Amino acid sequence: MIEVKNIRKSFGEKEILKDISILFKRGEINLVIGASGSGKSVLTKCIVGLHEVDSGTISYDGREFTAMNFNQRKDIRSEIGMLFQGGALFDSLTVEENVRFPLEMYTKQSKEEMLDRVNFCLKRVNLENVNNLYPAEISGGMQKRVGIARAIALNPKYLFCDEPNSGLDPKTGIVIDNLIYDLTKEFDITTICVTHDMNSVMETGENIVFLHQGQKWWEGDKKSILKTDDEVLCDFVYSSRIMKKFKNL
Ligand SMILES: Nc1ncnc2c1ncn2[C@@H]1O[C@H](COP(=O)(O)OP(=O)(O)OP(=O)(O)O)[C@@H](O)[C@H]1O
Repeated sequence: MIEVKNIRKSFGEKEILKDISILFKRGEINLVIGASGSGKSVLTKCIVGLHEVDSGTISYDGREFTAMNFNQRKDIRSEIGMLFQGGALFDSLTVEENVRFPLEMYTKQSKEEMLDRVNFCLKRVNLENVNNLYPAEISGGMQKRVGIARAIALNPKYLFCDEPNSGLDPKTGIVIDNLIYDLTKEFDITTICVTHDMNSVMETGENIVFLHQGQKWWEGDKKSILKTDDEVLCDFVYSSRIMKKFKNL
């Protein structure tokens, strides 16, 4: 689990994160939702240490990350898998080389061990016989799967996903959501997903945190989000006309 306690973050005079406390549970998908500019990216960047917080603490299974120096943080970083928006694969590397990349960075495994692990991860995301293809030669959905295979290559305890469905059709998006869900359960990962996508919320929303103007405005699960009377949250959830009609049925 990852525990964020009373964190604050400002850029200049502007306070972006306003006293946020959240418990991200292990073995569950924890969704962070909110309108553009609400502070989702700044929050996740603080959690992984790309931004320093001004105050408050962040702990990974009881290990206080905010109190650690750069070297101490390396151990925790090696336990984190990241799935970036758009996949962020290296275009000049093959699928196999992309998935092998973190193994080369962080382990001393032999070539054979790395190949075994790469093949295991690719198989786990239902990709076979694509090792030697380049990202440009596979579909967007397949690229996401390669991104997921790379994110789980080091057997992470923590998985961060930034808009995992962006650029995918709704059906492929749900396949990706379900894959992340299954991996979270199978390997008991603390998964944090930043998303705008209400399909994802309804598919995998076990723990949902809604940020509004830098504050934790609401938290709950997918059942309670549909029943909420909170005006700000309703405005986000039922932002499209069709969703508004659905709410009024
Ligand atoms: N490095 C930075 N320096 C100054 N201001 C920043 C910086 N990064 C983010 N901000 C500001 O922080 C606020 C929150 O931005 P953030 O990127 O966290 O929003 P978000 O909720 O992730 O939005 P989106 O859904 O559009 O990605 C915005 O007003 C943004 O301009």
